[in-house]
Amino acid sequence: MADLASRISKPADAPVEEASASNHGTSAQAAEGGNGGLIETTYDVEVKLSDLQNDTESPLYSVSSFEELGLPKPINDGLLAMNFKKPSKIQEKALPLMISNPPRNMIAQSQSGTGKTAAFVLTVLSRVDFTKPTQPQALLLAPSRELARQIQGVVQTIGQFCENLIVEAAVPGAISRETGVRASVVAGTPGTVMDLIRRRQFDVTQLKVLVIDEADNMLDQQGLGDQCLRVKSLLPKTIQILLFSATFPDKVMTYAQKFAPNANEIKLRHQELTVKGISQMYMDCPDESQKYDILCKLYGLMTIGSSVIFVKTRESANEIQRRMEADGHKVSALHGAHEGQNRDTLLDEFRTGKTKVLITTNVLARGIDVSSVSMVINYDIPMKGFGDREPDPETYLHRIGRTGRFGRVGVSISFVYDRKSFEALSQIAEFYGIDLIQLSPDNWDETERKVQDVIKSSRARPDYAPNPLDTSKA
Ligand SMILES: Nc1ncnc2c1ncn2[C@@H]1O[C@H](COP(=O)(O)OP(=O)(O)OP(=O)(O)O)[C@@H](O)[C@H]1O
Repeated sequence: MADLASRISKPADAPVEEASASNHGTSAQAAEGGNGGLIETTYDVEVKLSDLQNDTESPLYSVSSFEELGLPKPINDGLLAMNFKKPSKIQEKALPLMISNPPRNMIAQSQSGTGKTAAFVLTVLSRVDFTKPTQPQALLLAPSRELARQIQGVVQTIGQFCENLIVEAAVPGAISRETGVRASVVAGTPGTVMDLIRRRQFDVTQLKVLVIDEADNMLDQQGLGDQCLRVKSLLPKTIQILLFSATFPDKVMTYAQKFAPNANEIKLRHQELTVKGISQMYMDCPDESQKYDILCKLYGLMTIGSSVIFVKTRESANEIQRRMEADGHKVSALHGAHEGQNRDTLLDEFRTGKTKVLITTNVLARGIDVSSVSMVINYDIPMKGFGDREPDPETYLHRIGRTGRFGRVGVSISFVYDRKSFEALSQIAEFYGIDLIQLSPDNWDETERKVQDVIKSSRARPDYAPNPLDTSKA
């Protein structure tokens, strides 16, 4: 099996730092020996967000300040209140192009957790006429209820000093049937937005900006592509279209260019896509039946902040929840079978740190921003195609991107147990040019050390560059 996977055949004792080569020495070791005695000291080297933002290699790097970008004062005040000191690379590069006139379309790619949301939210706010607070002027589409609500929250927070700003979420159950949409900014899912337009509860005639977040997923013909196309066909022809994602596979890019004609483009090569702060590991499980015990052992051994466990199906999410609870672990499961309000409560509890372990499916793989997440588990390797024949590198990247947000560090652990899962993970590693660190279920001391080395670091803690959108006390 090893020859199949040069990328994931690292010796078991490879140091953790190798996976996060430019972790800037978050943890360093000094060893001294004498008469066979080995004294080992571990110390933390503090890496601040400002250091990362001055590192030309970092996606958080920028030369300018938000003030220099020429945004209206109330918007700048919102950024100040959020403690956003400097823009990230994508914010610095994309914003001037998006806010200039005449408006031009944009296709923008940047690594997970690098501030794409603020980039498009700032553009939206700069285009809204606040004298017409109930007239819809900007529509932001996202693939899940949770992401649409999160975007609604970001618009509200950044726009807190914009007088008369009204933002609504167009997700099932949120818009009153009597009044319809009465907001200048609407963040929603394509199905609900389509229903509202059809029922004439959403006046789209004055919309100026259409944002599609997670655009590769949203435009994919296998997914939400048809719905987005239908929504777009009902909007003003002159609307400015902004497409954002961390991933844009070639075939979707071609389609995106048709969807957003003459767009400015900011693209990355797939080797540039991984986030350096995420230490990517894999657990070599002897067989499928032992995956569950290994999962419990991981949680039994370590103190982990918040973590997300990704599984393939709703049924396995429920099953793992049931078993973990029976074994004394406090966990929750969130997936598409739950009713909307219940999903909102479950995610809110996770955000505030009331629950620390969230078992979920791909429904939460994209966009969800909870800064206290220090570990992501791929209990099942993400697969795509008929009969799950091929690995799904995009979903892998989005899933692990739930940790390591905006300069923080985190760990991802992918479970492999047979030839198929092993090969799939090797192909994903090959695609991104990453070296995965092997964890062995036969050496728990070492597993614990490798994982804890990362998640005990200051950059994994929730108080590292606190995120004002999080109310987590974790
Ligand atoms: N300029 C900034 N300074 C400090 N923090 C920032 C800045 N811009 C964004 N952030 C914070 O960074 C975190 C990640 O941002 P965001 O959710 O927009 O990432 P993203 O690029 O959309 O990621 P994903 O690809 O996973 O959707 C958020 O908590 C946000 O508040």
